[in-house]
Amino acid sequence: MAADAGGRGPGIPRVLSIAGSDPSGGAGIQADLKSIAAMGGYGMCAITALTAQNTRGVTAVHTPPPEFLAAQLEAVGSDITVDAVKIGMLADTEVIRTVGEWLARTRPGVVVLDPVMVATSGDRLLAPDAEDALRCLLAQAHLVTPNLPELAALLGEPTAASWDKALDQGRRLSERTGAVVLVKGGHLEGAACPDALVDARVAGSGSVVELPGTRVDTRNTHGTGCSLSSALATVQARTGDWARSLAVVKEWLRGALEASDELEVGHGHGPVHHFHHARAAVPLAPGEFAESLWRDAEKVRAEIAALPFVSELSAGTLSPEDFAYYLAQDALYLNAYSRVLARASALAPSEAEQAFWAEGSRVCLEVEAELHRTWLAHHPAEASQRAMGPVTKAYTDHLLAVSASGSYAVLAAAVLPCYWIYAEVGAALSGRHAARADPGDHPYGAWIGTYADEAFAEATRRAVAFTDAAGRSGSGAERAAMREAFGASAVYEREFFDAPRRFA
Ligand SMILES: Nc1ncnc2c1ncn2[C@@H]1O[C@H](COP(=O)(O)OP(=O)(O)O)[C@@H](O)[C@H]1O
Ligand SMILES: Cc1ncc(COP(=O)(O)OP(=O)(O)O)c(N)n1
Repeated sequence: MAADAGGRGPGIPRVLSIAGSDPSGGAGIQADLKSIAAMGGYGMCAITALTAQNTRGVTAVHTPPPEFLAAQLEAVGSDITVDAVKIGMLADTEVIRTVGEWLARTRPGVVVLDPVMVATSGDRLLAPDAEDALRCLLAQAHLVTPNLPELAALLGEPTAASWDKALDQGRRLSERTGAVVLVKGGHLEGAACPDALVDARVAGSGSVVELPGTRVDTRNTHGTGCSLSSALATVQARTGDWARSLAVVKEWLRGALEASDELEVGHGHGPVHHFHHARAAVPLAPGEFAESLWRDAEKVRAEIAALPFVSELSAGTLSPEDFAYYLAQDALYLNAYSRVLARASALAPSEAEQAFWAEGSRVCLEVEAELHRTWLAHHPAEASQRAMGPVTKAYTDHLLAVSASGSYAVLAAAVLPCYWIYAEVGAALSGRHAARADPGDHPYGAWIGTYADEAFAEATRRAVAFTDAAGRSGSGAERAAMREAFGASAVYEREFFDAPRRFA
């Protein structure tokens, strides 16, 4: 291939992906088209193979006749100027031969070859007898982007166990092929996730340009190699400088990995969020974010409504021991919750929010004291038993951990279920109680009456509104963290109501 892959300047690069299809949209041509668009290019694709796969793995591969691939390449190439090509899954020898012939004829200015062999799931995407043909094709690329197992397989060696050994393998592959090799750190162990461009044609230390990176803690890495290589082809068509292109793309990919939780796609290794950097086309309406949190917790809320604790409390058949356990744990919980609300007040971005959470914190202590003065005074044994039960401990540890993380928005989401779910349970209980023919006889009637407190209902509405506003103005990554914190607290609410049955 030509020694250097030049850039065409500020126009919109027309980038052709020659790759396989992933119907789940995370890898293959689907990832390539998103990445090319995310980098400001115009994406096209010639499909080498169709896979049936999702975030858990590949279940089938169909490779159309090579003549059909040749027809796709001819259709694109005969009409459209191709500024850059990204090559991904090639399936078998015939496909490789077809692509090789087309490259030799058209000689595109930028060719990035991602030598896809085996998916992360362990499924083969290249026939074992096609590896030699793939080795030969590498010489027709400007940049080759193997992951560590692919790099080793291309050299016929074991996978490098250290970064230095990987760089050495990259240098030897570059020597053999004449292409620049991007050595990728995605498969390394540990917190570091570097990448390095290795060009054996350059003498001395300039032959390795390393970009350090830290590992994003996520399992959503499906299609990172596809996304990286197609994004690099796109940016390179504009800059003509691999090191500059890699710096831009690595930063973007990091953001895509960080925001990947927002997508909630699949149950295995999910895709990255290719458009994390683009602002939402339709901004969230007031209330919309909070409603989505509420909807996400629908199953847990239904489970709470169906708990024996709730129905027995409502019917008055709850054992006094279970009730006393609940009250004692509630008192302990409220004390910790008060501190967490005080932290929300300290982090709050406005005086209104600061005052709101501070007042919530004060009220918690007041309710805790009231519990001891009234209900727990009738259960001195429970009241004197000050140890936190396992659920109370886990719930308050979760809240304290979120409060230590320093994000006001995430903390607001974490404390919200205690308002919102409690208010929902209270409304159901007090509604049922008020409808009874003999509400006066109920052993827990006075307690249930406290649920109907209008001041608490109003505080809940304000807590919902503040959390919603924090979510709407936050980043995508922040909203994902808020969802996680809200969901975890909702589960702890369920466990808290169920704890008397398990631990009293
Ligand atoms: N958890 C992660 N955090 C940050 N970057 C990552 C992570 N996983 C992969 N990458 C980056 O994604 C790109 C693809 O890397 P890699 O996973 O090694 O390739 P492949 O997807 O082909 O197996 C590289 O730039 C690598 O540094
Ligand atoms: C159709 C298709 N092409 C390539 C891959 C491999 O994707 P890659 O980005 O190398 O990484 P994983 O998805 O395997 O993590 C694929 N799965 N499907």
